[in-house]
Amino acid sequence: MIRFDEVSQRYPGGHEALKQVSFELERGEMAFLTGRSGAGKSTLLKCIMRTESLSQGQILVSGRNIQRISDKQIPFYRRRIGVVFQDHQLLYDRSVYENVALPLRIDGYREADAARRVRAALDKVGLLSKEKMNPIALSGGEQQRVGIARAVVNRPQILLADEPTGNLDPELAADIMKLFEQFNQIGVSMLIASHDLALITRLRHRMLTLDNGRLIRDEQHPSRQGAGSS
Ligand SMILES: Nc1ncnc2c1ncn2[C@@H]1O[C@H](COP(=O)(O)OP(=O)(O)OP(=O)(O)O)[C@@H](O)[C@H]1O
Repeated sequence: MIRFDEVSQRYPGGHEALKQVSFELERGEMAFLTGRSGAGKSTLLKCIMRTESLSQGQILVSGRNIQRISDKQIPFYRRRIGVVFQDHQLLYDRSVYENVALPLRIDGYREADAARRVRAALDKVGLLSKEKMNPIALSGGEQQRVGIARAVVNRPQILLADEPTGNLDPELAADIMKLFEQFNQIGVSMLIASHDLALITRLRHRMLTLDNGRLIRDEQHPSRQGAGSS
C-alpha cells in the first residue's frame, strides 16, 4: 500500500531528516512509527502526504510514484488519506458536526449524503450525541475523537496519525488506540507515529523505529510473526 524505496529527505537548511529509509506497509496493515523527538517521524508522514518532497528515493502509494503526481492532482491524492494530529486542528467557531463535515463540503457532497456520512463517523467515535456542541466544550479525548471522525469521514484507504495520544492520559490514549484498531479491522491501512512506547508495545502491531533519520528497526509483534514482513 505504501512503499518507501531508499527515501532521503533534506530540509532547505540542509538538515537530512530521513536517510535511505525503505519499508513497505501492506494493504490493511497497522504499524507504529516510533523514535525519539527529532528522529524524523513527522517528516516521514509529511513525505507520504507530499507536503515535503524527497531529495532521493521514491514513495509508492497503491503502486503509484507519488512524486509524479501533478500539483493539480495533489488535492485528490490527499483526499484518499486521513490524517490525525496531536493538537486536533479543529475549528472552534463551528460545531462538532461542521468540523467533521468539512472534508465533505470541500468534496462537494450533497447535504443529505454528507449528513449520513458525518453521523456514521460520529457514531463510530461515540460522539453522535454531541454533534451540535462546539468542540471547545469537549474534553481533550473527545476533541481527538472529533479529529478522528473528520479524518475518516471520507472513508480513506489510509489513515496517518502524528502523536495522536500525545496530550491524553494513559486511559484515554488506550481508548484512542482501540478506535484505530477498529478502523484497521475494517481494512484501513494505518501508520501511527508515537513515542509512547509503554502504550504501543502493549498493542500487537508492527513497530518501525527511526533514529536520527534512519530506520534502525522494523519489528513485527511476536504474536504476529509469520503474518507479514518483520
Ligand atoms: N521545516 C523544517 N525545516 C528544517 N528542519 C526541520 C523542519 N522540520 C523538521 N526539521 C528537523 O528535522 C528533524 C526531524 O523532525 P521531525 O519533526 O520529523 O521529527 P519527529 O520524530 O517527528 O519529532 P517529534 O517527536 O518531536 O515530533 C528534526 O531535527 C527537526 O528539527
